Parts: sequence; structure tokens; C-alpha cells
Amino acid sequence: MTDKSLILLGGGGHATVLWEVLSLTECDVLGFVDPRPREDSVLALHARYLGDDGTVLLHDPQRVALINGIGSTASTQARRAIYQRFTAQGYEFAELVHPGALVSRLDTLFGMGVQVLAGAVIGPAVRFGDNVLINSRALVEHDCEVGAHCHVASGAVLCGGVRLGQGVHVGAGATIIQGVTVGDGAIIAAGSAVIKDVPATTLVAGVPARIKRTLDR
Ligand SMILES: CC(=O)SCCNC(=O)CCNC(=O)[C@H](O)C(C)(C)COP(=O)(O)OP(=O)(O)OC[C@H]1O[C@@H](n2cnc3c(N)ncnc32)[C@H](O)[C@@H]1OP(=O)(O)O
Repeated sequence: MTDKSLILLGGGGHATVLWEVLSLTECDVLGFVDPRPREDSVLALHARYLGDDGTVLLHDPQRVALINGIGSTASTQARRAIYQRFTAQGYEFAELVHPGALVSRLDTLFGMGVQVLAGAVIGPAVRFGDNVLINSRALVEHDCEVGAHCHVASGAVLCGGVRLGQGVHVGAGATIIQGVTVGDGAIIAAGSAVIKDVPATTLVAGVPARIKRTLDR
């Protein structure tokens, strides 16, 4: 974890989860930014509202680091966009690991700003790119490679040696069997069982998962 003070980007559901994780750490959290904060959002947890996203730029990137509070339910584009916007301005994103996650540090590599939430299990020799989100109770087995900006949603399972390209969304409760490769920008529907490689920018769904359509990106 960084020594810098932290600013949370976003105030919605994912930010609320992160706010709780932050409350379990010793970090100095300045507050959150959001263009349109809602009363039933992280505000309800008495988080300090700093202003819209542009407020971040009032803070020296040498002194503050950011937490990506944008979630995703399918496309990971919004999480990627805000990450790229602020890294281009010289800001760093802090790693955030819930104390109730089990993370092997045996040859496991984290990119910048990786988030691992409650109950997630990460096996040895796993490689995470930047801005990866491993959501609650997900399982990432040994030797997996998870590209930048991927979201492995709640309860999803990556068996050993799975390779995800960049910006892949693995839906809640989906399982990808060992050795499968998933191309950049693919979306795996919730609850699917993926038993063979998935081409880039396709949506796959079902048990076993089949291609439903090509995504427009
Ligand atoms: C903490 C958190 O909450 S993290 C967020 C976790 N949430 C998720 O991971 C949600 C993942 N989202 C899904 O699974 C959605 O159903 C999506 C993204 C796949 C739907 O995508 P859309 O583009 O809206 O697809 P649409 O609903 O039109 O369905 C396309 C086809 O896939 C099928 N399909 C969609 N979802 C599923 C699914 N989960 N399982 C099986 N088939 C599915 C549809 O029946 C349809 O099939 P058809 O073309 O044969 O009729």
C-alpha cells in the first residue's frame, strides 16, 4: 500500500465497497470525487465529498494516489477510461486488497491499482496487469495471467493457467476451465462455463459457453 493520501474516484456501488475496505486500513483517505454524487451512495457512509473528477487535479500527484471506484457489469471501458485519464496526468493508482482475501505472494505479480475484494483467493504464480479488479469471492488459480483492466466479477472461477487479454469482463459466477485463453475485450456472461478459447471482442454465454455476438469496439 502507498504512503500517499488517497482519493476515491466515484461514489456508486463499487466505491461503497471500496470505502469499507479503506476503513479497515491505516490509509489517509481525503474523500471521494463524483460528477453527480447520490445521497444513497458512498455519501451515506459519511464519506467526504471533494467535488467532481476535475477536483483531483488540485492535488499534487506526488502527494496523492487514486483508487478506481468505477465498477462494471459488462463493458470495462469506463474503468479503463478513468484510469488512463489520470495516469496520463501523472497520478498513481493504489493497490487495494481486502484483509479477508487470500493472496499467494509466491511468484505473484500485481500491476498498478489492482483491487482484490473480500473472500477472493489468488493462487501462486498469478500475473495481474494494471487496474485489474478481482471481485468478492472470485477464485484465480495458479499460473493465470489477467490482462490490464479486466474485471473478474463476484464468485467467478479461473482455473489454472487461464489467460485473459486486456479489458475482459468475466461475469459473476462464471467458470473458465484450465488453460483457456480469452481475447481482449471479451465479455463472459454470468454463470457461463467456458471450455474453449474465446476470440477478442465477443460475448459468450451459457453452459457450455457459445459465442452470442461480436462486440462493437
Ligand atoms: C459486485 C457486482 O455486482 S459485479 C457485477 C457482476 N455482474 C455481472 O457479471 C453481470 C454480467 N452480465 C451478464 O451476464 C449479462 O446477461 C450480459 C452482459 C451477458 C448481457 O449482455 P447483453 O448484450 O444485454 O445480451 P442479451 O441480454 O441481449 O443476451 C444475448 C444472448 O445471451 C444470452 N445470455 C445473456 N446472459 C446470459 C447468461 N448469464 N447466461 C446464459 N445466457 C445468457 C441471452 O439469452 C441471449 O441469448 P440469445 O441471443 O440466444 O437469445
